[in-house]
Amino acid sequence: MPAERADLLRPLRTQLRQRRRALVAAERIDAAQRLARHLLNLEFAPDDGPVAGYWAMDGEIALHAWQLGLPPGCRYCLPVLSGDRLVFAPWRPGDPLRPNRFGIPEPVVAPDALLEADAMRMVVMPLVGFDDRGQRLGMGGGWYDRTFAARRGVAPPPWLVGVGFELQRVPLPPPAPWDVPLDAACTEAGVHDFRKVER
Ligand SMILES: Nc1nc2c(c(=O)[nH]1)N(C=O)[C@@H](CNc1ccc(C(=O)N[C@@H](CCC(=O)O)C(=O)O)cc1)CN2
Ligand SMILES: Nc1ncnc2c1ncn2[C@@H]1O[C@H](COP(=O)(O)OP(=O)(O)OP(=O)(O)O)[C@@H](O)[C@H]1O
Repeated sequence: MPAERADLLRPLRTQLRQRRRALVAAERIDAAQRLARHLLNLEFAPDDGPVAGYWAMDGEIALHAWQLGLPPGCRYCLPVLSGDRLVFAPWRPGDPLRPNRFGIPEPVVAPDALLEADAMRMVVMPLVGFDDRGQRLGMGGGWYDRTFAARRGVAPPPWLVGVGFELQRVPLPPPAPWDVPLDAACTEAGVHDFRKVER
């Protein structure tokens, strides 16, 4: 009997999360700065409008260098858990934060300040792993897949860009029906453009 997909992915997630946590400070700082350059130079990087990042945890590559380098017309947002999906809240350094149920900081904002997923111009998503065809492996909660289900087989915006360290690029088993493919992945090593891949 073939192993369940979940049984294959569980040890892979564990291994990839260990790999990203094992990087030392100097490597992370350098990688985050290189990543920012690649993100800011993307062909489809927006000049204005809301863009989504995340609050790095568990060894995830940091986004502060990207956030600081964004064009003045762009509004940096962080994900906020809402039911079984993510919505997004504009956030600047110094604005209040509160931990969500996973212990990840979320902006404290009035409900009318929250932005829906389809309002984002570009979304930078944390990767546990990714492959050469633009398939993404996340923490396993399905949050990004549920939130951006409307992008399956549908053109951007929002542009979906996965980010991580190059050591997170690995072969992945075939995608699940709900997996939302990436338009690109960026790492310290450069851009992996998936816009033309066959899938
Ligand atoms: N920085 C960051 N923010 C993010 C995500 C992410 O992967 N990284 N998410 C991406 O989806 C969403 C939150 N989803 C998450 C899903 C699982 C876990 C997690 O830590 N799971 C633990 C078990 C924790 C628990 O149940 O309390 C684990 O698997 O070890 C965290 C966030 C939105 N915000
Ligand atoms: N569009 C969807 N409709 C219903 N369930 C979904 C959908 N997308 C994801 N899921 C659920 O989410 C669970 C986790 O999916 P998956 O293993 O692909 O997570 P992931 O993409 O790695 O995690 P994340 O998006 O949180 O980073 C799946 O078991 C599935 O039941």
